[in-house]
Formats: sequence, C-alpha cells, structure tokens
Amino acid sequence: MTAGIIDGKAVAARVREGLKTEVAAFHAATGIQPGLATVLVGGDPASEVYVASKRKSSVAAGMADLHQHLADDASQAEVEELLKGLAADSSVSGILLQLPVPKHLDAASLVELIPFEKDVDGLTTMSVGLLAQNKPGLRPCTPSGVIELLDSYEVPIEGANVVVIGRSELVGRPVAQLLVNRNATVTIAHSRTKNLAEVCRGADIIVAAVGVKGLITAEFVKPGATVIDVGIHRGPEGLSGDVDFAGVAEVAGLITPVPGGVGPMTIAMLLANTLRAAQLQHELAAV
Ligand SMILES: Nc1nc2c(c(=O)[nH]1)N[C@@H](CN(C=O)c1ccc(C(=O)N[C@@H](CCC(=O)O)C(=O)O)cc1)CN2
Repeated sequence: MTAGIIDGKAVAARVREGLKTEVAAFHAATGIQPGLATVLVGGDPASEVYVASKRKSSVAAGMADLHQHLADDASQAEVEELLKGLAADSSVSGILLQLPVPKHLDAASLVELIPFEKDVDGLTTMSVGLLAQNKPGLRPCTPSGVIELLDSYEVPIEGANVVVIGRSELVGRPVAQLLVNRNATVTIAHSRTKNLAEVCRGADIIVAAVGVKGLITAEFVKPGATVIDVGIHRGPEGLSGDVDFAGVAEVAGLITPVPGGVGPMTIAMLLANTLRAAQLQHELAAV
C-alpha cells in the first residue's frame, strides 16, 4: 500500500473537542445552552444507531439532548405537528429529521417545516439556495465533513479537478457545490455517465458517493490522487465503502477508510452546525 490514510476518527475527535470549549464559552456568555432535537420515526436499526450516537455526542459537547421518537406508523400530520412545535420552541437550536423515514411519509415536505436557522442538516430549500449562492448558512453534515478532511490533510481544493460520483441531495450535489464554492473544477458523475473510469482518471480528488459497493477500483484512479469514500455497505465481513480500498490504496496518494473515514465527520459537523444555529438565532433575536 502506498496511500496515506485519512483518519476521520482523529479529525472528528479534534473537531468535537474544540466544539466543547466553544459551546461552554457561548453558554457562559449568553446563558444559552445549544439544544439538538433529533427526530426519529420508526425503528430502522441503522438509524437508531446513528441517532443514539448523535445524542451521546451532543451531550458530550455540552448541548441539551431534545430527542423525539415517533412510532413507525406515525401519520404525516403527527410528524408535521411535532416539527412545528420544535420550530416554535426557543430551547431548540437545531432540528434534524433522521433519514430515511418510513415509506408512507413525504420526507421532502416534512424537511421544509424546519426553519432555515434551525436546519442543522442543511437540507431545506432555503439552505440549499444559500449554499448555491455561496451565502452564509448551515451546510449538510457529510459534505462539510468531506471538506474538513481535505483541509485537515492540506489537500489543495482551489483549481483541483474533482470528480464527485453520485448526485444525491444529502451528499453528491451539496459536496459538489461546496467544492465549486472553493474554486475547484467539479464534474458530477452518475449512473448515466459514459466512460466513468476515464472521467475519474482525470481527477486530482475523487469523492465516491454512489452507493455501489467497491465500484471504484484502481483503474479509476490517477496515481497520487486523493480518494474520499462516502459509501457505507454492511456485509458479513463488516463495513465497506464504494471504493475497493486494498486495490485503490496501491495507487492513490491519500484515501479514507470505511469505517473510520467520512462517517465520524458527519456527527462532528452536525454538532458544529448546532452551535452555529444557536449563535445565529441569538444574533437574529438581537436585531
Ligand atoms: N437526517 C440525516 N439522515 C441521514 C444522514 C444525515 O446526515 N442526516 N446521513 C446518513 C447516516 N448518518 C447520519 O445520520 C451517519 C452515517 C455514518 C456514520 C458513521 O459514523 N459511520 C461510521 C461507522 C458506524 C457504524 O458502525 O455503522 C464510519 O463510517 O466510520 C454516522 C452518521 C443517512 N441518514
């Protein structure tokens, strides 16, 4: 293996430590304890694990845990009622609707009930617009985590050729926009892209967020390129990503592992967004 490993666990731990100090300082200066309302509908096992981790990490950072759990058969109206209540509650700094929600619910319209200043997932139309216009706002957590990893390992973004594989609203589109806002030259590849391996071989940075286990193999990668794997696949042999780690690590300059790469950054950036949301609401209240 020639590639250096990007240690997401270590970067996330550093971010979380810094936030703990910032939260304490904000609390002491304003009397406001940032509060995170995670909303889980149903009992999807992976979602339960992620939400438990978000709650534990928020408390460790000095925030209030304002978790809400609704049954699997909660109606659209019940979830709407809950979200409207949280939107109006001044003790709630950030609201997060854990995805996916059960199939009978319309996730997109539920997300729109979150006011932009509490949208710690950065998924509302308002937050997406602010990102597109490169205006201050709350950015989606996994994409911000990708940028934080690149910055932590001093990977140049400005002027870099980046291929993002995947165009989801949660990861592909926002990460591409964040990279464009940092003056990268970005190609968004997807299931209809022709000659994907050839397109990827032109990249200084590859962000794989396509949801196909092991799709990115060594022949997709220019020697020395940075490879960021956002995929998570559970199999009998444990977790793996969209990247064939062993093969690609022979060619890449830097690579994220799965687990221990991008995943831990998602929760660290959520905490950063929750503090930022509390600060934003404090500033808006003073106007
Ligand atoms: N409302 C949201 N829903 C979902 C999001 C999101 O950002 N907002 N992202 C994913 C799931 N997710 C957080 O919710 C998440 C995924 C992975 C990890 C993580 O730490 N992964 C670890 C492995 C953990 C494990 O053993 O499973 C790693 O990669 O090292 C954290 C959060 C979908 N839903």
